[in-house]
Amino acid sequence: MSEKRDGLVWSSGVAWVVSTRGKASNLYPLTRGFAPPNPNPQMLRPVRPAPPRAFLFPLGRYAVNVGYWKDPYLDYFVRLPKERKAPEISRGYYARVQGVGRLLKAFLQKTECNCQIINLGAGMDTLFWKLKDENLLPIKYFEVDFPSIVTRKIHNIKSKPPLSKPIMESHSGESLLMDAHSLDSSRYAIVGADLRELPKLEEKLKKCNMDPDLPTLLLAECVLIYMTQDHSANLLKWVAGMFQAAMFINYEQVNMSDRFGQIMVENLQSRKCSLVGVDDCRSLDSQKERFLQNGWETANAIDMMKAYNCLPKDDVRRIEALEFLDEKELLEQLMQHYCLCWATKDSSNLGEDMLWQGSP
Ligand SMILES: C[S@@+](CC[C@H](N)C(=O)[O-])C[C@H]1O[C@@H](n2cnc3c(N)ncnc32)[C@H](O)[C@@H]1O
Repeated sequence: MSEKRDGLVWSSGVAWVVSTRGKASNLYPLTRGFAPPNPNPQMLRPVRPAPPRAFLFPLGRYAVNVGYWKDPYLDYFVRLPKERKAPEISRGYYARVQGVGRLLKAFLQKTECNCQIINLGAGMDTLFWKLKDENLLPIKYFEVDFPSIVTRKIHNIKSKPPLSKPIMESHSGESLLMDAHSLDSSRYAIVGADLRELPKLEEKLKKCNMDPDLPTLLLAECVLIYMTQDHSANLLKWVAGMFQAAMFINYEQVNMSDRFGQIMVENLQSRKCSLVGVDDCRSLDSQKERFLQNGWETANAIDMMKAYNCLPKDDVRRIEALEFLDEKELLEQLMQHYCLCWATKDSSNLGEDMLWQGSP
């Protein structure tokens, strides 16, 4: 890790932004493992996102180990990174997990869990298992990702009883359906599909009993930026047209046209890895606008600094005591480049209650 100027380096399969405003050790994860070290141009083509291994990296595994939040399942999907992560990074993950969790729980409460959740580009996400433990499972929980990722996830599920048992326990009726690229049980389904190929995606989800009449929560965390504006617009339009009542939570980069954001983008481009959806990540307004232009009735967006400042003070005090952070400014800079955006359809039933509670 020799670069000390503003720039980007590869380490542990993650692109990191180096800022001269802090110490050389203050590195920001640009994405959650979009590309491997020594990137192979074949893997970094803008149209096809990176191969499975590249996406499996951090997922906040280090932060969980230090105690920022609990996730007993992450261990079964992601190995603990060998090197220490900067506290800014762990606090960023914490803000994201808490922020998304807060919106998600508001939706589950509002619908009394009579709903479905579709996690788009879910990767190795463990939300299904955590909701089961909290007795908050929706009627059905779906995950979608590329077939290669799904195959890997299914392998983990099959080979690790703490992952397979909750699926079996929540399953009723006929035998559970499973092949290399999909698994379909009563409460959990994982589908190998490309989010840019909507007719096939729809067919596969319907085969797993996706119900257009149920209130539906769509979740996309660090996913849309890897799709062109047209592809993500089509996806948002498809969702808005498919479900009577829906909420979409999107977590990803924002403020990508300021200096810091541009450095992130330029450095990736110089390595032939373009974030093809970055134009929608220009600002909070551009994040909201794409929902409003594609069939959604309400859209809200906040940067992660705002989200962090709205989290319960006692828990924030707890996590801030876990690791010493000497430069708050660096944390703010990082948090201002990620956002939470949520949009609703059928706002008479869902919308206004989903406002960010506790906004200053
Ligand atoms: C950076 S990872 C985020 C994973 C997960 N959402 C999380 O936050 O841990 C992006 C994920 O989106 C998936 N993805 C990107 N484009 C996709 C597409 N067109 N179709 C299906 N999955 C896609 C990738 O395979 C990857 O698992």
